[in-house]
Amino acid sequence: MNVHHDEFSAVPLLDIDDASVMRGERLILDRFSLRIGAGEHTAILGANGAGKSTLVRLITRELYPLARRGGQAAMRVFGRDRWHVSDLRGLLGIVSPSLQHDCTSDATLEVSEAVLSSFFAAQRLGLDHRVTPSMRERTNEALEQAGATHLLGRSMASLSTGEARRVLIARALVHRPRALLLDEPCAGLDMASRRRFLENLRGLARHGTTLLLVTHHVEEILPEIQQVVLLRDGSLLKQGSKAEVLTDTLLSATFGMPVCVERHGEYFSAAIE
Ligand SMILES: Nc1ncnc2c1ncn2[C@@H]1O[C@H](COP(=O)(O)OP(=O)(O)OP(=O)(O)O)[C@@H](O)[C@H]1O
Repeated sequence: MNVHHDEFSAVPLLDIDDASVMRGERLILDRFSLRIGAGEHTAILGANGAGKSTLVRLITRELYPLARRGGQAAMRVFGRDRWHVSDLRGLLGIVSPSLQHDCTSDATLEVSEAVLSSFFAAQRLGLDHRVTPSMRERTNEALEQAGATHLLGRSMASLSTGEARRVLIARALVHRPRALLLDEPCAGLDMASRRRFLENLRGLARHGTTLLLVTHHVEEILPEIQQVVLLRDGSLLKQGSKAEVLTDTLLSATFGMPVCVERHGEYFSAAIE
């Protein structure tokens, strides 16, 4: 199947309708609904154990919702309930801690190979993978977009957390996806690296890549992100604009402690009272 990106420009990025997801013996998402429209940069915020990773895995098709009575699809990504995972990756790039772990634990994996192998939905290049000049061009372009050109030639295992994260963003960007799903993208970054990284993401957002940012931290909600979703105990606590959602009351309910939210220019912060 060829995926033509224009076909997906107007359909909702995500439409989850009454989905329930089990992990092991436990029901983690219980009749969960969430709709994210086309082009809506969104932060998904929740405490440890709120169900963020479960939601990410539902979106990336590593987990499936329980079958519903009547058999109707409980979730659609870009308007479809069925996807070949490799086609979906072309529209929705993923950057996750597990991908970073896999790429950085391979001692001989070099930066350009980590990006190029994405064209073959592989983790490294194999003998049967034919790399074309246009793939190399796209790789260089994506590394530049992600601010990672200077890392070419290095092994993934030798990179700092922040450097490796940039290469993984490039790996997701080679497909020129409509959207990026970023699961805890700032984990392990110091505050200056975090700000530089976030500014880089802002550039991507301004150039038309929709960002779905999953995080514990209010500080990571970029100015371009206008919509926030709060998760608590596997349920959607609130979805709305930053003004509606980033309040002391709602964040206290999200984290189960009295939290005070402050605005700093275009960014926010939160602290326990
Ligand atoms: N394989 C599993 N079997 C049983 N329960 C699980 C499994 N994986 C996760 N859970 C439970 O599901 C709930 C949600 O976990 P999830 O990892 O989605 O939360 P999270 O919001 O991503 O948390 P964190 O911020 O700590 O990563 C937690 O209570 C967790 O213990």
